[in-house]
Amino acid sequence: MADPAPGSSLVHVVAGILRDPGGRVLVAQRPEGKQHAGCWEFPGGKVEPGETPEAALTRELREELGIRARVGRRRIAIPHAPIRLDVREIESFEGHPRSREHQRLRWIEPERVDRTLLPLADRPALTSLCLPDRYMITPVPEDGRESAFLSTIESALEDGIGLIQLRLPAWSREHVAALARRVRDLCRGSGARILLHADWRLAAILGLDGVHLPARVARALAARPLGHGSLVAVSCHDRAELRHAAEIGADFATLSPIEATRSHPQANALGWKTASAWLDDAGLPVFALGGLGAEQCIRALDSGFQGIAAISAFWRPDRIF
Ligand SMILES: Nc1nc2c([nH]c(=O)n2[C@H]2C[C@H](O)[C@@H](COP(=O)(O)OP(=O)(O)OP(=O)(O)O)O2)c(=O)[nH]1
Ligand SMILES: [Mg+2]
Repeated sequence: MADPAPGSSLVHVVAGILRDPGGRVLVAQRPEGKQHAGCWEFPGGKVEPGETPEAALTRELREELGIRARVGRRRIAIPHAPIRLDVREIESFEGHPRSREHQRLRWIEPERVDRTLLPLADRPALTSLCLPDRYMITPVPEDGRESAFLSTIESALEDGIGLIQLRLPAWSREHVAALARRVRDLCRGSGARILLHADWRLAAILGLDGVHLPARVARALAARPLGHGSLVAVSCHDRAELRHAAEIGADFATLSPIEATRSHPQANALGWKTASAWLDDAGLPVFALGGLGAEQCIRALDSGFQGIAAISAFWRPDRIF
């Protein structure tokens, strides 16, 4: 049986991400007398009956900021009763945003926003703004090939990869720790973030940026195992796993396999349509994973994903300069 339309009983609220040329985003402080007064939010408001979300957001941005905005793709949708927050990229706008409803406005780098000043519904949207659209997962190096492995990591960092999962599932803890330290030092040098597969305790001991939990590990947890100073990601394969990832407060998820993949030939591909429908009520940023090439990133973004996660699309050991 088909799932009911996600969020159908929730009030549909649209909010816009406006950016300045320096990559800062616009946040507004909700004025006295309104719900969540004092909280910082992304400008927007409720969709009126009969209005499309795009028309509603264009109207709200005209009323609240006096600008003419072109509404772009959805970045993330977050069901958070009684609302469903539908966060859209603003492709461009005319006019200079100014406060028309007594709200304070501020342009700020997403990384500098204090998440505790945002309403709960906005926090996954902030996380999404702080994550890149490419997530590289490492293959397991063959014995004695660690230096070639580290050079490939360096090439990926030069290519602008900013988020990496070190995945060494069958290795001993000591062996993982030794390689993880070296990968960590490379990542630190270029400002990229490194997550360790499964072992969050070791990730914390080594000062890595967080952990990526396999589905079976996440299933056994009732809350995220690391604080908000670290990233917690979860591998998901269906709607129930996505829901659980959001419930334990994970920062983001991967959803796989989107397409048929050689590495997991036994798994049935979800397909873009099904996967993208699940994002309507996922409530956290989700990377598309499984059988994807780097050129499918645009399709992933247009389908509501954070971007794509992959091994082979980003791992280029034989790169010739
Ligand atoms: N605009 C906006 N509203 C948000 C965000 N996060 C969040 O929880 N909300 C909540 C606050 C409100 O309960 C609801 C949207 O209300 P709103 O006051 O902006 O609606 P509106 O512009 O249509 O104004 P109003 O006429 O109802 O006062 O969604 C956000 O980032 N932007
Ligand atoms: Mg509003």
